[in-house]
Amino acid sequence: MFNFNTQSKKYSLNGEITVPGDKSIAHRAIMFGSLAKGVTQLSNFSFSEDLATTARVFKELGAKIHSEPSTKSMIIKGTNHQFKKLDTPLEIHNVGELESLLLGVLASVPEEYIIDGGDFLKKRPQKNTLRLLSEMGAKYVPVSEEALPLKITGSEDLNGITYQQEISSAQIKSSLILAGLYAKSKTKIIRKIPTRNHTEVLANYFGAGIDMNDKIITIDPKMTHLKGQSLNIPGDFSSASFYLVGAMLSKDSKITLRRVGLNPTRIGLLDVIKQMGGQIEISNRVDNIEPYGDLTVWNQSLHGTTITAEKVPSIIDEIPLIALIASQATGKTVIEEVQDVYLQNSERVRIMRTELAKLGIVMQINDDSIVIEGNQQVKVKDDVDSHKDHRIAMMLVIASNLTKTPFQIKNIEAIDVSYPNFISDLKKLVNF
Ligand SMILES: O=C(O)C1=C[C@@H](OP(=O)(O)O)[C@@H](O)[C@H](O)C1
Ligand SMILES: C=C(OP(=O)(O)O)C(=O)O
Repeated sequence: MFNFNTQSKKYSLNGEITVPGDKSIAHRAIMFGSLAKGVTQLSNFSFSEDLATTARVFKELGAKIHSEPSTKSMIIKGTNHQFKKLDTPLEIHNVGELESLLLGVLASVPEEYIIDGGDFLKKRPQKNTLRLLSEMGAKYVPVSEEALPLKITGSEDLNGITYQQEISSAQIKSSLILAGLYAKSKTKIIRKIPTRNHTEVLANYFGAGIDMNDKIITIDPKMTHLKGQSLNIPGDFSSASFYLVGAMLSKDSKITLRRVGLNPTRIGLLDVIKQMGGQIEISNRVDNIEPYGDLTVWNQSLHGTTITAEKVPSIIDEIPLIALIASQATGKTVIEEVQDVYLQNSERVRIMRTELAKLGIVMQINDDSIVIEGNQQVKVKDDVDSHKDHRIAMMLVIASNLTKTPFQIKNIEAIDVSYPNFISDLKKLVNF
């Protein structure tokens, strides 16, 4: 049980902060570093639970990984795509990103691996990813309904395939790319709506040949020559978003978030805030392999908006925060065509609705949209629960400043999954 605001007073957020390195980029950097030949050096690496799991899994597979949490760095000696045979299952806990991407990596390794994980993943079927990887030539045995635990046997003879995206999911796309890097022929992915492109960008940085034109991603395995690289990981936009929304909603606030990743496929929340009538200043922009810059944000009144399907993948992890901010704006906000979100993140959407309702905030889930009315008064009816979802836990901490009535948050430790220092960083900005 946790109560961030024990003072029964509202606070403002002021000052500046540097958020931890991006989780999504770091997962991929570990994987490419492990697949590559030679040494990879990662800096601004954030040591969260999810990333510790990915690092351990790739160590078990044979990469030599040395972590230095005090300097936020990691050194990886790659395997040159020669992974170890294992007698024990790879335990991936509830790391969804790891599951999909690991399946893609193992699809080209001609050994049998068992992957096991936690309760969330045991309930999240991977049928789309597994169907596509089987089409390429990998074999898998689902123990129950294509969810974990799974047995996968890869092949050195994978066929490239053409996949017309049915679901706008970065995880499914990334899994195919990782398998496609080591297939016999080209793999083509015909896009639906663009999703985060960290896999493509990093693959090419490490020495792959992925062509990304407007509509088609083409992976040419003949061009795959992955070599160790140095990478400074930009700040995690999704982690920064909690402070960004906190400052928007809290009177007399003004904060600057330094070195935040600004990959256009990730920052849909900035467009949503603009659509809602808000402003955010971007300064010190650096257009690196992955762009980054500083964000300055202050308390502003916003109005409701309609978020169309093309925007949804770029706000995927910020939907809990968008629900919160929309409930405090004037007028209605609609997030349209969210079927893909329901498919990949159904549990999270349901938990959001249940927990926000305990604070008196109504969120409507329809067949193909999420609707949040504005001007909702926060009235605490009960203590809330993150249900072990890190993004819900942090959203609920931000929500606690919308009321003077203290409430407890159960399962707050879920924040360790992505951002173990979230509370101590937030305290640096808080002014009572
Ligand atoms: O590829 C990734 O790293 C991720 C993709 C997203 O899921 P989708 O597969 O729904 O795009 C997102 O929700 C998740 O946090 C991380
Ligand atoms: C959904 C997320 O990740 P995963 O898919 O790894 O659970 C997330 O980080 O918000």
